Amino acid sequence: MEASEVPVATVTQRSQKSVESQVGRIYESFAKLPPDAQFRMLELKRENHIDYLKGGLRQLPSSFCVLDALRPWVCFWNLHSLALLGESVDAQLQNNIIYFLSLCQDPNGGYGGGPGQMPHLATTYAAVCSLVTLGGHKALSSINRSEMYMFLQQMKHLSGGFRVHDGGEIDVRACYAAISVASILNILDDELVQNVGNYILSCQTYEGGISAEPGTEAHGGYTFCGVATMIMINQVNQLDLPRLIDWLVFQQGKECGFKGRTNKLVDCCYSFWQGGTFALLQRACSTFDQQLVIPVEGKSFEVNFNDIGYNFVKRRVEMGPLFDGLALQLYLLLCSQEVDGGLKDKPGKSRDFYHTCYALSGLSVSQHIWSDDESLLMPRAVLGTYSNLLEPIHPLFNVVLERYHEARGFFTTF
Ligand SMILES: CC(C)=CCC/C(C)=C/CC/C(C)=C/COP(=O)(O)OP(=O)(O)O
Ligand SMILES: [Zn+2]
Repeated sequence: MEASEVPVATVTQRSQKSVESQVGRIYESFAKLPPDAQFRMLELKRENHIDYLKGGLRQLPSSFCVLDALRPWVCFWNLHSLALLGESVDAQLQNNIIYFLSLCQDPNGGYGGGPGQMPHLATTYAAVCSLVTLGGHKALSSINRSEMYMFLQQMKHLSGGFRVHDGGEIDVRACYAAISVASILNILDDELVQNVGNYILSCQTYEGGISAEPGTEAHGGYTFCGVATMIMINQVNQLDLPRLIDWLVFQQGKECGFKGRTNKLVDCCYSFWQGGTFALLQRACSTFDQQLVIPVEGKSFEVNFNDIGYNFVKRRVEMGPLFDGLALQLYLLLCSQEVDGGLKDKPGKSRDFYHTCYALSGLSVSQHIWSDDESLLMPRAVLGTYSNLLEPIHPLFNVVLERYHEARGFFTTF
């Protein structure tokens, strides 16, 4: 081989090596510590996270002006993280948030990224989930459901998908936001559901994961959105689930955390986008009694859907459970956690509210066993001290389970 033909590592390969060695060093030094020091390192620094999150709901420095179109998201990331930690906010702050979100609500339905901004489906999802997380009559009754329905109808596109905003792009995230909001608010009907399943199916790629829109690359965020939407409209078994699960299991790498797509880097937010998809599938599979015919090496055999969570994937990839929940917790606690509060994408990055929210959501998912029968929902395995255990979520909406039930009760009564 000529010198000029020697393969050169790509930028991504070099970044991957660097992340692997940083994470590897963290695990190696942890392994050398005595057991009591290891135990301390694995502690979730609850109080520091709570201080960090509450601070973000009160006053943000001027550098946060870049989040000006995402302000309901800041409410959701922080309120949901606090709820996962079993912490609530005082009455004055609750009132301020309800008032602020009412300013973001468009008179014709939906929520914009800030007062007076055009309504957008993503900020609508964030605002509704913030109000569900706050709970109580004042928060829940502040949502204008009849105008919301009109807004969702206006965002519906002939393809079956939804636009994120008037004149905006059509994608799987918009479908999820529309269907999940309609489902929580109890305004989901056949008109909103029409053809959305076909739109999502058109986004499942050759790899098995789901992409943002037809013809693009499978990605964890969109896979979560696509699977959750298909479950909410009772069409999840139309997806190629064996291929989807294959793709999903290979997104957890030697760094112990998940990546969002093939050949990209580990990032703690995928603990929820990918980990939450496993929870969705396990939960959905526990409700199916039909048989699924799966071709393996040219032969077909019947597998009970209930087996998908454990036996089917174990047979195919010999990994045991669908993903390694303890390894994921190790990544989150040792590589993502800032001891002063907040969680970050990966070592070398800074903490932020988005990553704190999705790292904690993923931590909760990996600590629990998923079943449609909520009496069977229980802690599965908690790494470190038992005080690390977080509240369980409803994996379809990513809101704390008990808050979801309160809202569901409210919107079926009023
Ligand atoms: C409800 C709602 C609106 C949900 C959105 C779900 C969603 C699409 C999440 C993914 C967001 C994300 C971190 C993209 C990063 O892509 P990247 O290309 O920067 O990162 P990568 O290299 O890790 O792929
Ligand atoms: Zn991320």
